Amino acid sequence: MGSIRFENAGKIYGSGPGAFQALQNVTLDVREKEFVAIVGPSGCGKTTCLRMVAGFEPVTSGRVMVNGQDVTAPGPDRAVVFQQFALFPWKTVAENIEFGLRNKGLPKGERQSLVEGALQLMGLESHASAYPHQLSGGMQQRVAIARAYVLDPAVLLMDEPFGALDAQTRVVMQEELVRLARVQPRTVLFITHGVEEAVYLADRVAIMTKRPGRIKEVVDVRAIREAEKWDSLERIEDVMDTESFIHLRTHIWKSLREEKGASK
Ligand SMILES: Nc1ncnc2c1ncn2[C@@H]1O[C@H](COP(=O)(O)OP(=O)(O)OP(=O)(O)O)[C@@H](O)[C@H]1O
Repeated sequence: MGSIRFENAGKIYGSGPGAFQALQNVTLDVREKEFVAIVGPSGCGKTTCLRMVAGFEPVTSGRVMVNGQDVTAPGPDRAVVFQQFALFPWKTVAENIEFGLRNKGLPKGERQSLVEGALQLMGLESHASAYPHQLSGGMQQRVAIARAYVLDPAVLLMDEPFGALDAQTRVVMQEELVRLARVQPRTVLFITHGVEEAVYLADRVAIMTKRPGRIKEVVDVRAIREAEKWDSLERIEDVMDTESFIHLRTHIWKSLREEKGASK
């Protein structure tokens, strides 16, 4: 199980004369095992959307639901991967991945085999005993993703997870995440500034308006990805070279540019 529903969700920060409307009537459905990316102008409320699903921020109008239940607080059914890697510096890679499983109360044997599986899945086997400071940024983010995946949450919330990586590492991580998403599909809500990243990774891309944010348009990438057989292309640059990719990317760029123009 893993669905997310925004139903006319609104968010006002603060109250009285200083009140600030960040979101207005956000409506969006993320279906079970679907990967949805949200793009939008800076400050339109993307992170606020994710934080509401995570249970870090309450909605001030409308509803946000996970598996049909209103979100009222953070919970083990939702795992969050942030831009900053947020690993425990005093724990090894394996211990970092194991941490959430301990909280879940799983017995040691089961924890170990899950951690081994996660290390293998993310190509981290030879770094199991390393500490975060001994790893590159890309490796650290791999650990953060492995840690979230191993918990098998109903939904995975990712806020610019590759935003702090250099361009080359970012590409490698995008390819890895696509591979992972195909091998072990999960319900993912992914926030990004990168239009190309969104088109490459997501089944659907939700475009937001400028502040106060609403969903302006939802673009179905999956139908085109499947029709055009992007998954048969190994490298991101080959996918990005296809006419169908360029067409979608340009469409989303134009839509975002309209929003930027509207704020002048
Ligand atoms: N805790 C808060 N209190 C008051 N205002 C806030 C708070 N958090 C966010 N905001 C404001 O709400 C708006 C939306 O913020 P949010 O971070 O959700 O946007 P975003 O689309 O993710 O931004 P960016 O693209 O720049 O990362 C911004 O104008 C921000 O300043």
